[in-house]
Amino acid sequence: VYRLLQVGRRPPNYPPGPPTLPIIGNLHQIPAENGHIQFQKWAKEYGPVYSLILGTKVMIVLSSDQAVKDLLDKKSSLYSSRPETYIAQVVSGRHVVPGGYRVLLMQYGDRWRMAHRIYHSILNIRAAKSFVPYQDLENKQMLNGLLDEPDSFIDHLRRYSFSLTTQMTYGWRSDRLDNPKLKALFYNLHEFSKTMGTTAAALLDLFPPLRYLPDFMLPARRYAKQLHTVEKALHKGNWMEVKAKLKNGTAKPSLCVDLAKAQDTEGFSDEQAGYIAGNLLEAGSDTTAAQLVGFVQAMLLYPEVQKKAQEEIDRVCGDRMPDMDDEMDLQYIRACIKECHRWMPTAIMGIAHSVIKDDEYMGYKIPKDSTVVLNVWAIHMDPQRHKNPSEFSPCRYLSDLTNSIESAQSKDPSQRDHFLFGAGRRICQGMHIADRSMFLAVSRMLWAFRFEPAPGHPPPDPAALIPGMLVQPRPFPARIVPRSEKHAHAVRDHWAECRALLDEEAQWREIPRGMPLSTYEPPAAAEKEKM
Ligand code: HEM
Repeated sequence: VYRLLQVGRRPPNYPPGPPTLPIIGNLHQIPAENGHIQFQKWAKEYGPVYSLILGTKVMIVLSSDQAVKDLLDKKSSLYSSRPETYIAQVVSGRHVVPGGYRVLLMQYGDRWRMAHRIYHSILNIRAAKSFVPYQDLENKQMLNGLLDEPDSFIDHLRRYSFSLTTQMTYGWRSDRLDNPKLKALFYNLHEFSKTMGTTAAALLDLFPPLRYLPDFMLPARRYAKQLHTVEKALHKGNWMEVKAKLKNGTAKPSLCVDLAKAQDTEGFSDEQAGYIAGNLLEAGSDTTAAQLVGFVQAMLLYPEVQKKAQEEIDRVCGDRMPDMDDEMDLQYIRACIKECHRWMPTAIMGIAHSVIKDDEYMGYKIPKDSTVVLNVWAIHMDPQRHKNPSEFSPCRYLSDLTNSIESAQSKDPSQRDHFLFGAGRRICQGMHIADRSMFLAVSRMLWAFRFEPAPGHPPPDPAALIPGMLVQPRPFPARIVPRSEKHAHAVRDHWAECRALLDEEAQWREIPRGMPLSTYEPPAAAEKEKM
């Protein structure tokens, strides 16, 4: 009974936090939606490092740039695991693979390192640069879509990032958003996120004895198992299809080329290979699209920013559509992108890390296996870091010439632009790709179109978000019109030129020159032995 009564209590040497109740600790204070607002309030009250006691588990929340640097970056060998999530990892394949198949939620260890190395082969800076022709073509289809169906702008932004990622992952374009394979995959993913977010899932994480209950008493677990079966089949199916094409020599360059090499040398199942590929698709597509929806919202709410941005583009590019070579001459556009990432971050509370050993910080104990949250929103909205933080003001970044990775590596954390991409060893590997996709989209959309609030509708509310681990603005109407007939013609002409490069199935007739066929290096023999 004594031990049970200790559950939910905060030991005195832990970081401070809101008062707890026996057994549940702070569980009753975690809001079901818009958690970032409450987490920001607690940061103001309890400081840069605070703790929440959630039943049997501890959550440490880092709400200052310095704390993120000191722990997630400098002690990354301790802080790069992920918390155990029963529904996402244990139910989804832990009986086969420790920690489950999902790379994004995988615990730190050899299997994660292997996936990380395979991703690196396609996401490193050299490989990333060679994907610009893919980004260019998808971008031009997106601009043409905005011309034809401006009301469906969110769909066009999503297709843009999906199609880029399906090419990088599997080698095929996705020229339509209603591609049934993609629809099934994303339906399943959203259902899974929902199931992960249920109270039943939280209780199973926090009170492990409940896991002994039979399935009929745990409908959330039963449903998660069904979803996992469907998902595994989808991921494996997509992988097997490319694997067969690799064998008969018809596959296009993609992550799967390296994945097949890695499978030969490192020996893992087709299920795991399917997840490594499928997880890249999930990591790379919705995220970029969410940031672009945030950008459109900012343009409706801050017309003076839009005007300034267009003046810069007109000055530098005139009648010609911007391209990647213009990047360093369009500093205001670069600043707009950084400001979008700060002002409307889709990973609004990061993706939780976990610490693998007891540690100490600022005189407090950080216990082993704590969930460690990067409180992105509180840091982005800290008036000490950013004056008038709720205002969208690209001027804050006018003298910041870094790209995302350079900024993330700043020695002085107060100089880091934002924390959208996370920190430490789990930091986003797709930053080089995301930077380019964002630059092409933002500069060209502003070059070609005017963005205005839809007549008869109130301006969108930036606080209205679609909830989840990754948030984005709730859909809002917008009026998107070409800036002139000349701009509209140019958009059509560019897309017509691109279409000539595609076959009747809207796939590339010939792969653009310089695509990375394979850069994967098998691990050194000693390292392999450990695996
Ligand atoms: C603006 C767009 C993007 C955002 C906001 C974003 C955000 C994130 C975040 C927050 C993380 C986890 C960081 C952490 O744990 O501290 C992450 C990891 C990752 N992202 Fe991105 N990402 C974006 C684009 C991309 C793209 C385009 C790709 C690839 C095509 C990609 C691939 C990955 C991968 C492979 C990981 C590592 C997963 C792991 O080690 O657990 N991301 N991203």
